[in-house]
Amino acid sequence: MAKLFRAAIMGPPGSGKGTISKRIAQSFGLQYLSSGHYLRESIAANTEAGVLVKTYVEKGMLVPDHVMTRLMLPKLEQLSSHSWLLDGFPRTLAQALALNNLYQLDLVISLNIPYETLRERLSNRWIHPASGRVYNMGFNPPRVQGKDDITGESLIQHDDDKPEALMARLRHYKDVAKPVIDLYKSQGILHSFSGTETDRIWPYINSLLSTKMHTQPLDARQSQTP
Ligand SMILES: Nc1nc2c(ncn2[C@@H]2O[C@H](COP(=O)(O)OP(=O)(O)O)[C@@H](O)[C@H]2O)c(=O)[nH]1
Ligand SMILES: Nc1ncnc2c1ncn2[C@@H]1O[C@H](COP(=O)(O)OP(=O)(O)O)[C@@H](O)[C@H]1O
Repeated sequence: MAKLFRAAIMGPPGSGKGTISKRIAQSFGLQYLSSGHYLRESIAANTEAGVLVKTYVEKGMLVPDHVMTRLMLPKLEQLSSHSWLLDGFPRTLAQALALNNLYQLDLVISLNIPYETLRERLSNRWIHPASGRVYNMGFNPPRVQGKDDITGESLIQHDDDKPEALMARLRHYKDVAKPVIDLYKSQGILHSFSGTETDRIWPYINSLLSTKMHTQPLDARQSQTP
């Protein structure tokens, strides 16, 4: 039976969740599911769920828990034979408890990045809306300024990445994330990383995952399959 591994990554906006998740997915073959990306995709496709969540996402408000779990849990069910990594979900305690009823996570990564670093990064973050590809004018610039590397389409900036909105988002993130972080700490699966550079944090995460993914006892692996 294939070894299944379930992980989540948490951290404030701009902390590098997407950047690190991409590296994890590439290095360890986990399926990557980003709630923000999934929501934006649903909005763009004008699905029933997309219409429902649009008003919240546009205002930078959290989508209600029951809507979020109704969207994400079936998506995870489709991936039930895969190892996966969640980014942006669970975001609240209610979401974490709903997830916990179905899956026991093996590992949660929490990123602690100083405010000034977040501000700097987000003011330089540019996005290709259709694919969710993320660029940074200093760290990983596109080959042609303002254009997506693959499609050549124009890049945009999220309104809520602008400095005025950032402080409020960060404060809100901390209030909502604290009980989730406490829950995972109490389960002994939380691993926190602090720093200002993704490239310096990455080797620690890489080595943690190498260890954890190869030392899971078989019984534990089987009990995670719903
Ligand atoms: N300068 C710099 N930018 C980074 C670093 N790591 C990530 N970024 C950029 O910072 C922005 C936020 O990263 P992202 O992965 O989107 O963060 P998320 O909001 O937590 O998913 C993006 O534009 C990244 O390209 C880093 O170590 N240094
Ligand atoms: N787990 C979640 N619960 C509620 N709303 C969510 C969740 N994940 C994403 N969203 C919504 O999608 C938007 C974009 O999410 P995301 O891409 O993770 O950006 P950020 O980390 O910058 O908030 C959020 O502002 C929120 O409206």
